[in-house]
Amino acid sequence: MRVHVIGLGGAGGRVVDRLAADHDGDPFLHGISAFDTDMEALGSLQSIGEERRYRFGDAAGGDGLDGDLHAGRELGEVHASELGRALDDQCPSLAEAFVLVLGVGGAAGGGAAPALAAELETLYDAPVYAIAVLPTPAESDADGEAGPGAEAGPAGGGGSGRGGDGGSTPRRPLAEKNAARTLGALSDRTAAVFPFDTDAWLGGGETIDDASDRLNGVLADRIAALFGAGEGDDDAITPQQVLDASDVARAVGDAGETAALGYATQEVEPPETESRFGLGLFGSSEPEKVDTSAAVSAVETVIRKATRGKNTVEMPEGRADRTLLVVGGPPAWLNREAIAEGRRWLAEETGSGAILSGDAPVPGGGEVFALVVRSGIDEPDRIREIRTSIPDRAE
Ligand SMILES: Nc1nc2c(ncn2[C@@H]2O[C@H](COP(=O)(O)OP(=O)(O)OP(=O)(O)O)[C@@H](O)[C@H]2O)c(=O)[nH]1
Repeated sequence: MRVHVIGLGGAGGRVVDRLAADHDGDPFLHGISAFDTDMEALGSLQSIGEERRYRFGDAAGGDGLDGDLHAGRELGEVHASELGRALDDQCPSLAEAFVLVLGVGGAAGGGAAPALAAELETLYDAPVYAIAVLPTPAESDADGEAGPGAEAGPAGGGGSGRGGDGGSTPRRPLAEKNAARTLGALSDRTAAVFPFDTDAWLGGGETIDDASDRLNGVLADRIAALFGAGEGDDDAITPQQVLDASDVARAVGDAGETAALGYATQEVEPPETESRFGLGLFGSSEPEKVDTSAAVSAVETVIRKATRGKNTVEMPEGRADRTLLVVGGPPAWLNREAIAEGRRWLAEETGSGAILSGDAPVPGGGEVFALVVRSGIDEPDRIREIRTSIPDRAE
């Protein structure tokens, strides 16, 4: 499907910058933009062209908002239609969905995203999804696991929003509360929210600053796997089960539910000559170029790892109302029986009444991958922890 991806604030800008570095020119990436109040943060992006970066909110004087979500919300309301217009030169009406990416512990991204989501929903008939990067508990920890490089300001300093010397985690005392408020607002105003549990992805002792390249790479890979699934480069290879925007919309839902993304890859030998019929997909009589048991094993392994391995957010029991499975890779490796079997296994594993699936042939690719999207999941522990950080959301 064709999406317009918008990075808001420091974290959002850096994640979409990584997406541009890895996927610019891919057909699914119909549009890409980075919006921030912070000139320096926008200026440090490397892969998004100048014309796709937009600084808003003159009232912030070109700086970050130091975690002041109240100010962020005000700027978001005032500038929502201006931000909507800043997409116009990339033909937003042709996008089949909008994807907002932001760090919900901050103020610039968290303030603007709900208002922009509402604006886009009014202007276009396409769903708006949010990728919500969660803060780590250490960022707002009063005891300050932040370390010596942390800044004392309310949000760990504007700028890039990250630590200074020493690569320490910045102190953002309001990060949890900001996250609770912004997650609530996004759930009200978007079709679905995909939280990314930063803390769960950090190694022991690692800070966001140390790990941001890797974290942003993980996010970019998953965004590309989900939205790129139905948009191959080579139209000579047609997937057996084409995945389109309405399949994703059906699987993910439209009521602001929480959704999780699991993803796994396995390197495989590309078949010597790529057959356009693929081994399992069409039951071709072409000579087999891939050992069937190796193909079955690769498909089974990636589906299990994408399901039971580390997801963007851990969910209790792994159950979901709806599940979407995408299996991709060189066509000869996409064994049809193994995919059908994986789908049955996944239905039992998640208890989902509805499992949608699609395949994503990648001619000449060097890996098989599986993406598992679960929506309508039980509330993840980390989300409950964040929600209960403000009394009015504690139930
Ligand atoms: N994955 C990832 N998370 C980040 C990165 N930088 C910051 N974060 C997280 O995102 C949160 C918000 O930071 P920013 O996006 O810089 O904040 P902002 O929206 O620009 O808002 P202000 O700095 O308050 O103006 C932080 O609390 C971190 O949890 C990054 O490069 N990658």
